[in-house]
Amino acid sequence: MKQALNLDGAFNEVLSAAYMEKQRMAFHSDAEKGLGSILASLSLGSSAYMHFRLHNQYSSELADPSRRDVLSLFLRHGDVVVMQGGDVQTYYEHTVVPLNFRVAATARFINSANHH
Ligand SMILES: O=C(O)CCC(=O)C(=O)O
Repeated sequence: MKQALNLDGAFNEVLSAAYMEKQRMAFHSDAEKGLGSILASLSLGSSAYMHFRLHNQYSSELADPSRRDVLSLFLRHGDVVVMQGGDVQTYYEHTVVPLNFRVAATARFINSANHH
């Protein structure tokens, strides 16, 4: 993935997630301490929807909550989603809703100085 994206040295870990039928990943941000600001996630198996929405604290003035939704992607087997830049995690959260059995492999950079 590093070579395909021309991101030499950007990743040092792969986190995998397996979704059984009817499982999904709830809205969250990948903003843990020590996590690098670029993530690349490979989709395998069943297709999935990935939705991004504004964090509540940045959208309190929006009268209609559905206006927090900003982006929906349809991910197919072999697709790679790249999230780059800390602001993506600061201002937005995302959820993944697979249609059936699915595996995701997410390449990340973990700064070991933050591991105790
Ligand atoms: O299942 C995916 O494609 C991505 C999973 C995810 O949201 C994450 O690893 O933060």
